[in-house]
Amino acid sequence: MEMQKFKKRIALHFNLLNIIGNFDNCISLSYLTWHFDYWHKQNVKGPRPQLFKGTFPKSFAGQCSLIEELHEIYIKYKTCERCVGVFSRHVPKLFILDPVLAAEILTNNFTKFRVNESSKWVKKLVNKYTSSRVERLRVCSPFVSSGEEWRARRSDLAPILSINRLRSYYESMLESADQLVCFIERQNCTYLNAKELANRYTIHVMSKFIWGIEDKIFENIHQKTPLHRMADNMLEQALKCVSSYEKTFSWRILRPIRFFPKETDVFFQNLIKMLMNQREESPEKRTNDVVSHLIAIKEKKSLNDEQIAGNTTTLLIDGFETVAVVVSHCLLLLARNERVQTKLRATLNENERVLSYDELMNLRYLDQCIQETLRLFPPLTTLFKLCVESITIKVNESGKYVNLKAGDCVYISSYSFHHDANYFEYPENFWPERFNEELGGAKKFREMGVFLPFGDGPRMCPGLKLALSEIKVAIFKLVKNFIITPTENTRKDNRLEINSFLLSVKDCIELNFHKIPKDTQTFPSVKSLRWL
Ligand code: HEM
Repeated sequence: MEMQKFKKRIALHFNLLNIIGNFDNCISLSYLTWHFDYWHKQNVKGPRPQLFKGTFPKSFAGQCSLIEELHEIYIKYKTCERCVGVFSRHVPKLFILDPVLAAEILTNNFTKFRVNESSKWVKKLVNKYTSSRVERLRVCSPFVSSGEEWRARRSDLAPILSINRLRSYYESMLESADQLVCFIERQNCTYLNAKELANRYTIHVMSKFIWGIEDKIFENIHQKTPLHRMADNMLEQALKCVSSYEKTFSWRILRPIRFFPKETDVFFQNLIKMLMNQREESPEKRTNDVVSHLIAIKEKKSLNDEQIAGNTTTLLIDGFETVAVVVSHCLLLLARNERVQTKLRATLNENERVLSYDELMNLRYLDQCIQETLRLFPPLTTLFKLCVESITIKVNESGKYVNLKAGDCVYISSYSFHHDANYFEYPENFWPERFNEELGGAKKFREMGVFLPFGDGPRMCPGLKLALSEIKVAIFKLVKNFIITPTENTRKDNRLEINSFLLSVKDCIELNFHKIPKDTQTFPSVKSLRWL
């Protein structure tokens, strides 16, 4: 009897699942039929969408990354169209191909595109569903906020990321890079994973910068500190959340995924509570870190503890992986390119004395190498902007227009502009000299709207100077101390990782670091290397 009851229950359960499944498919199918002629009806060209796969069948099937497929569309249409209609599964998006139009969206028409698409899905996780799913810390990031909230969060960050503050942290960054150098020397390995090394360095820098904590990240290569683990967990979860957003409509409603795991929210809130108590009890422990600054402005800006913790996680999540990705790609490109590495080392050794912050920031060839890395591998490849007020956009030169309505989403792919041979000769080559001051430098490409590693307009990355400072300090120290070469496993091409939150070359970046002994450092002078 009991068994029969059990079987009935199971059957009912499966029927329900089937109904939900069919319901899900019906909703998805109706969605497809509603939307597939969305752009066509408005005179906008674009690739034909496929059921469930939208206009990205190859990345749907795991054959390549979304950005590679988006770039194929860019190359196919860019000569005739200023924008094309694409479909992320069933959702229509307008893909901008003309840099002038992209610049208008990011700057002149910013008020009409002032919201990032990501704010839409973070809101979904905050509102209606069960209170246990409510995310508290992620909503404090300007990246996902809008309106007055966005303005307030950005203005909290501005003094934290000011140039004077960065100057005062220069010594501390140099010290982190020195520890990285010692860490590499201590490893008796023939090769090391550059990405893993860069992650340790950026977490070390950021933990001092944000919380005033000297993290023991360089003690053991086989172990992660709690901060390191939390940062990794946040990124892993963020990737899951982003991919879940692309899933079917009802799946998203039934199983919304948090952007940050709950345990990391709890960890960082407890950390802030502990530091605040410590500093209240012994004011002499107040240092120049971000937490001290936030405590100082707490009353004036009416910040609650959650917003303070939120600001600190924003800095960590936006600041550590992005910078680590650039440092590791720069090392990869230098390892593959002996000419550039030798020339860079020679320019770094022109000065015997210790360089000041401003001198290091103004080293031209170092800057060119980093700009060229950001061009080839911009960590955030695509900007996703939501249209919030209707606007008419010229589609092509034959006089066709499209009316965008509030809620329409546009894609701007900095990756595609960066890899377009019309703007960057031999775009797949690593050639830092293209950013020579005499040729107009990075400014020329930024003004053309084709160089956007940090975005553009009022939402442009506020961490730009911090990022460049961290990257320059790390590359400076590593290139001065090591000759960096590829191993037999190092990728020779720039094939991209499919499932990565930020743009990354496929597989790990395995490199050899050969220590340059201090007493035998006989570098050729830059003048003798003019042929380079
Ligand atoms: C090489 C490293 C970095 C790159 C390539 C980068 C790139 C970007 C890009 C492309 C955006 C979007 C801009 C837009 O929507 O127009 C952005 C936004 C942002 N970045 Fe960065 N970033 C980097 C490092 C940092 C660092 C170190 C921080 C802070 C510690 C930071 C904090 C932010 C914040 C808070 C936003 C949101 C700004 C807003 O929506 O108003 N980033 N970043």
